[in-house]
Amino acid sequence: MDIMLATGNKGKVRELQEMLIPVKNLGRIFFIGDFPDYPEVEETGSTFRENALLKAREAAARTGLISLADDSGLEVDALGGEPGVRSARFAGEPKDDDRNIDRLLNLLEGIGTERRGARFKCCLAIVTPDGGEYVTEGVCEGRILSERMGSGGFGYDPVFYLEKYKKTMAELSFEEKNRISHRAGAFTKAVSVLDHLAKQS
Ligand SMILES: O=c1[nH]c(=O)c2ncn([C@@H]3O[C@H](COP(=O)(O)OP(=O)(O)OP(=O)(O)O)[C@@H](O)[C@H]3O)c2[nH]1
Ligand SMILES: [Mg+2]
Repeated sequence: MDIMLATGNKGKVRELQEMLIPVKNLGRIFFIGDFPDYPEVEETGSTFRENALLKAREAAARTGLISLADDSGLEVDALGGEPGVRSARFAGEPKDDDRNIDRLLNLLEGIGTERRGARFKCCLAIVTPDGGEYVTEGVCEGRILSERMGSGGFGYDPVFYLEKYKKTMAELSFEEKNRISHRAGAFTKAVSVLDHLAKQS
């Protein structure tokens, strides 16, 4: 079974590719770069679920392949759940991880440790060319530090601290992040869907 990974985010591509390795009967993985003039899908939904479905539906319609899209982001308690679905563009256009972190740290300046709770959420949508739709979700709880630590991962990883590991997400190894992240949580639930689709194809 071939599959289309419908994301323009290189960090996500690396992580999802790694997670796909153990999936049985997987054929070729296609990427946005394999399709010239692939459009940037406007994320007009108000939830991760809606946006993940928008991206996966567009990919399935364009490529005729079983398509997997990820919509994810960071929810910060002290900001009422922001940046949420706006995580990628929190500091405006063009999207920029470094400026997003600067904006987040500025907004949280002076806020104490106990009020810096946050979580990463990930919605994975799998859409088949004949209209089948499957969505899974993963969550990872943590808190926002007041400075960056570590250089792994992407996005807000350098300021996202995991109490249990006493490390930021950017200080975990690639393998560790891929075992415990919100994306890993959503992906684990999607494996049975992929196995089921592979058997049908
Ligand atoms: O530190 C992080 N570690 C992660 O593991 C992670 N996952 C998501 N995010 C943030 O949320 C945005 C997603 O927005 P998003 O789902 O629209 O993706 P995107 O626009 O980057 O690519 P695409 O998949 O839409 O093409 C990203 O840009 C990041 O800012 C993360 N930050
Ligand atoms: Mg996006």
